[in-house]
Amino acid sequence: MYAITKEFHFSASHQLGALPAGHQCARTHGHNYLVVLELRCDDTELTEPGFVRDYGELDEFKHWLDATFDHRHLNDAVPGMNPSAENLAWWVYHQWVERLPELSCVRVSETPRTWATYRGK
Ligand SMILES: Nc1nc2c(c(=O)[nH]1)N=C([C@H](O)[C@H](O)COP(=O)(O)OP(=O)(O)OP(=O)(O)O)CN2
Ligand SMILES: [Zn+2]
Repeated sequence: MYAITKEFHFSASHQLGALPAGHQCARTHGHNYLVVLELRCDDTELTEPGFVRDYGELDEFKHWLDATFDHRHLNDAVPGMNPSAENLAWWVYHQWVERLPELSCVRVSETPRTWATYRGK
């Protein structure tokens, strides 16, 4: 099994619902988010150059991430979803797994010490 990862970033605001009264994250606030995609393939599935997939082919994801999330309010960017890091990782995975069939995992960081991971396979 091979795995590659590539990191992307965006800045956005959000407000989390369903939290106890007075929770700091119920207020509108912002983060410099990091998003990591992990793509996997079996030992026999590397492409001719020896890639799981060319990192450069992930430029389309970068453009989508910027257009969808960068300098936006995440509650508006994905209506109906409470924009926790976990929910964002799940949502991004399901938006992209058809276009990137090797996609195995999406990780989202809101702060230098926190990561949420959604593993699809
Ligand atoms: N499991 C999750 N917990 C929290 C999430 C989340 O998405 N998933 N999100 C938040 C807030 O949006 C924000 O990320 C605050 O994180 P937190 O680490 O609690 O805040 P601080 O940076 O202020 O941490 P300190 O350790 O107090 O410095 C909250 N929880
Ligand atoms: Zn937050």
